[in-house]
Amino acid sequence: MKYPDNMLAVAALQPDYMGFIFYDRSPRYFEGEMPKLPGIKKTGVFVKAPVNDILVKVRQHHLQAVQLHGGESAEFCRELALALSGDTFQSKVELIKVFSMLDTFDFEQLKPFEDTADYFLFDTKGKLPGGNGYTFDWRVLKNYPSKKPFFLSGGIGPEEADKVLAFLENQPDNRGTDYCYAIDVNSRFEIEPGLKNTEKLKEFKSKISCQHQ
Ligand SMILES: O=C(O)c1ccccc1N[C@@H]1O[C@H](COP(=O)(O)O)[C@@H](O)[C@H]1O
Repeated sequence: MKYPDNMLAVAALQPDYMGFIFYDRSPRYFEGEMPKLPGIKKTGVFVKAPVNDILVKVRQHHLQAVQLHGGESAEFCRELALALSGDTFQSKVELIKVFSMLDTFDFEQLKPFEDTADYFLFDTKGKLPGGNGYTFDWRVLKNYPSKKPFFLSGGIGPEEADKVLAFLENQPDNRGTDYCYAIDVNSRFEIEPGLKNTEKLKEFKSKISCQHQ
């Protein structure tokens, strides 16, 4: 999100999380003030930012989640998790670790992050660190070996509603949706970078929430 009025309009749809890109090469780069967004976890999205820069943004905007979108190492995550667990923050700050997916993925890569990440997020590998706007083959996640809940991301647009529902209904081993914890949408719901189409979001959310309980 980039524009306060648009944030408030989207907040009325009661998403669980709202993302703010703190990566200055993105057209969605966020620099302003955030309005109060009660009940929504404000999430800072970072690409290879130093720990201290992340801490400054967390304090400044009272972020409740940090999304690491730049291939950050396990050692970096450990250092950041330690810093975020200090008692100087208003509430717990969740750590979401992003992995870029193609049609195959070596799930061994998740292991070093099991102890520090609260959630994994699977995005599509592309030219940009994120916001590429196209999906990966979600069948790769049939082999998901972890018990950690994950965000499904990468190019999910209004046309993907049925596919998302099918994905949620067909988790392997009848595990239900315990592991797919959230659906993350971005560029495919935009009028321009950072400006979300609330009507399309509303329709998508109601389609997914009604049909999937
Ligand atoms: O959107 C961006 O500009 C961006 C820049 C740098 C890192 C992440 C970014 N976006 C995140 O990418 C995923 C997927 O987005 P999309 O649906 O493919 O557009 C999402 O988490 C965005 O927050």
